Amino acid sequence: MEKSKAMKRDSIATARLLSEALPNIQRHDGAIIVIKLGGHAMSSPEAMKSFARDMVMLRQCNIKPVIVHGGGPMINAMLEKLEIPTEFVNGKRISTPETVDVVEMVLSGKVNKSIVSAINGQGGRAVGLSGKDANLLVCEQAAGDLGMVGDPVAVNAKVVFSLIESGFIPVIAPLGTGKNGETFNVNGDTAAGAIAGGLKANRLLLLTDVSGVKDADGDVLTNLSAEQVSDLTDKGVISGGMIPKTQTALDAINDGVRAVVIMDGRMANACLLELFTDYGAGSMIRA
Ligand SMILES: Nc1ncnc2c1ncn2[C@@H]1O[C@H](COP(=O)(O)OP(=O)(O)O)[C@@H](O)[C@H]1O
Ligand SMILES: CC(=O)N[C@@H](CCC(=O)OP(=O)(O)O)C(=O)O
Repeated sequence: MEKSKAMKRDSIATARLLSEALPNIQRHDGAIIVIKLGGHAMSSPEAMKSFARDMVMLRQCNIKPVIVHGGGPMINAMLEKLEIPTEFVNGKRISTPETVDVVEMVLSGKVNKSIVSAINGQGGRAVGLSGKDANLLVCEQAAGDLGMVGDPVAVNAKVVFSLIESGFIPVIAPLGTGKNGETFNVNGDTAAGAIAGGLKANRLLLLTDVSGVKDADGDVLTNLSAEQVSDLTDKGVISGGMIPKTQTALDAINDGVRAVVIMDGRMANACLLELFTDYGAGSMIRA
């Protein structure tokens, strides 16, 4: 008796929550949302399952997710196994041709396919590709001595639009192609920003392993301006892997993306929380 009462109470609460989400679901109707899934945010099978369910739920609500993933920790593990040393400069991996081979193997292989399988396992229709497919991301060599790290100079988004329009969820590995057919290693955040700009996405969500961009006291800044980003970067408060994220956010806004959110992807239902509730997760940078 007690059990059925509790069940009824829970069901009523669930129905009310679903109903309360309606205005937000309507607000995002038909929107293209680019979601960068960082390697650190894919740390557990539970986090992957929750992420995959969120993607299928979004698509079910006529919101069009496009996933661009990272996989830094998985690349590190493989490089270590192969005894290939590796180093980062301002959040970007110095990439010899040998390193790029490993990056491509790990990202386009295991990492990409595990996301595709997780989504399809929840009833979605995900298709995996990399920035090399259909010349999606054409790159030039990035400045500095980073080797085969690419900066996107052109985005051929047609293949992504085709997949979206056919009801698929694109899952994109951050590799790029050079004008002479070279393969470039592209930082996942940079790739997500370029693709979001190329699609003129409504939103870009950068999912990572911290609750947002923190100030010098360690407090998360819920709203962030371009001035704050440059000030915090100059002071070294924004450092390492957060540098490509904040830079990507500013570039994406300049390219026509309406809002970028940097948030914790390890939280259960992180994307639903951000899009379907009035609770703003993480740090938002707006146009
Ligand atoms: N000001 C800051 N606020 C929050 N995180 C920061 C900041 N500066 C540097 N970081 C670091 O950036 C990391 C996120 O970048 P990264 O490790 O590349 O993540 P991902 O693998 O998700 O792309 C955080 O775990 C944190 O250590
Ligand atoms: C140039 C560069 O740094 N490329 C990244 C690509 C993967 C990535 O960005 O992974 P996360 O999102 O998990 O950090 C790398 O080699 O690690």
